[in-house]
Amino acid sequence: MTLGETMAKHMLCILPRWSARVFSVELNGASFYFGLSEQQQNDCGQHGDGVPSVFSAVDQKSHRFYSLLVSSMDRIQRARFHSQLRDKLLRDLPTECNVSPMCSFLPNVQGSVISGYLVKDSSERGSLTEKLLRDYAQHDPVLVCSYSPAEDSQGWTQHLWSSEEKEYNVVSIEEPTYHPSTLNIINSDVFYCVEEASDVLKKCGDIIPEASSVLELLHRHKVKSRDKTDFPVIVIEGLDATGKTTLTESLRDTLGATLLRSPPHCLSQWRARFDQEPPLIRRAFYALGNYITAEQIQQEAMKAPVIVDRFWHSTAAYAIATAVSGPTCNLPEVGSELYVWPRDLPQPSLVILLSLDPEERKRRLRNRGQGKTNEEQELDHNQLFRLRVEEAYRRISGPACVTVDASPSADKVLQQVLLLIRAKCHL
Ligand SMILES: Nc1ncnc2c1ncn2[C@@H]1O[C@H](COP(=O)(O)OP(=O)(O)OP(=O)(O)O)[C@@H](O)[C@H]1O
Ligand SMILES: Nc1nc2c(ncn2[C@H]2C[C@H](O)[C@@H](COP(=O)(O)OP(=O)(O)O)O2)c(=O)[nH]1
Repeated sequence: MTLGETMAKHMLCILPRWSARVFSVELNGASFYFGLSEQQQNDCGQHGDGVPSVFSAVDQKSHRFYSLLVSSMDRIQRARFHSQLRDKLLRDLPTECNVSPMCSFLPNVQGSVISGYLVKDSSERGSLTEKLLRDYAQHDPVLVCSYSPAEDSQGWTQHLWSSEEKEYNVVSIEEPTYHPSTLNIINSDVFYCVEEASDVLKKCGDIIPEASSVLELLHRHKVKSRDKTDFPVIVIEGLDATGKTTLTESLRDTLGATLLRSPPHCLSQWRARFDQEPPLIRRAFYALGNYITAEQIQQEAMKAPVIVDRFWHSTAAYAIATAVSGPTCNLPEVGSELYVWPRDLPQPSLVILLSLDPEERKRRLRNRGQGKTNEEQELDHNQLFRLRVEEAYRRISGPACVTVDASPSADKVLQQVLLLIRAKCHL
């Protein structure tokens, strides 16, 4: 029995423990799976909060209800619900329960992913688990969970259940061209135009008051022209502690340049607030930061060369590397549209990517003694994530990064970068 079948078997034996029946619903050709308890099957109708309660899933009506469930929550609600649900499950379920992310998807169809969780209950208190999940189902949308193989399993199989027989047959599908985690990136993890990112923050106004302040600042810093600037714009990219701050400040002094950064200083007061939000909202915040920085670049590059500490490469690389799980082979392939610079964001003259041996980077982080962002902590203990970030940086086009070894002394790195700037930007 493949890992997939083992998991599905577990799923079956778990789901009926809290749900009398397991259903698959065909929605736009994708198979979505969920289980409902006897009581839940009788519950229908809308909650006061506009979120449909869990419903019976045996007749045609439920299919409409199910699709209503998916569409009734706008993506802001769904993103926040999804990030809060995991914490609630981990808080309230018996400790023996394992909660792992699961998703349903239309193979190779952008935007088709529905994220949910698989609850594996190995406790002897199935009734407690069942009661908790029923309670959730009364107040929150049903836990959507389907089966997709763990990262290291061989092959992709989806299991179709027929609720009557409670049997399942393995329906093998050819391995999707795109890893499901790459299907929801466009304008959800990475934003390719200012309107899409603004739209997310506009919808957050009632739950995140700071969103209106960010939009107000964006309005005041609209990128006016796409004309070529009189002076070059050089972006310095790289993981934390690769030496960006040291290098950008030396370049500013050596070239008499203006030093900018993204997110811009005017957003610093709200950054920690948005870092707490789910990826959809957080990435929209960073995306808008790039557009505000872009307007400042346009202004300053009419007067002097401009050095920028992080810009769109950081935003896209961290977002893609966070959205995609597993090894770098799961990343969108080289040349994918996901790596293409936004058409409405002015491009810099040169992007330098500082690369550094992981151990040296950790040494510099330690010596610096500053705290680390969650992502940097993730980079530390999750080598796969670090490799995905570094590879995503390298795959971004328009302009592509020029990699510079940041291990020599600060002065040698500066000299190396000055040579590159003079060659590429004729400074
Ligand atoms: N070329 C270098 N050789 C040795 N040490 C360096 C070099 N460049 C920077 N450092 C030291 O490494 C530490 C991190 O440098 P710096 O703060 O410039 O990195 P950074 O990329 O800006 O980090 P962050 O992105 O977190 O701000 C600092 O203590 C700095 O003095
Ligand atoms: N600047 C920037 N940082 C981002 C973005 N998306 C994620 N991050 C993460 C990467 C790092 O962990 C951290 C960078 O914070 P920062 O203060 O810009 O880094 P630093 O260069 O000052 O160390 O935030 C992003 O879009 N821009």
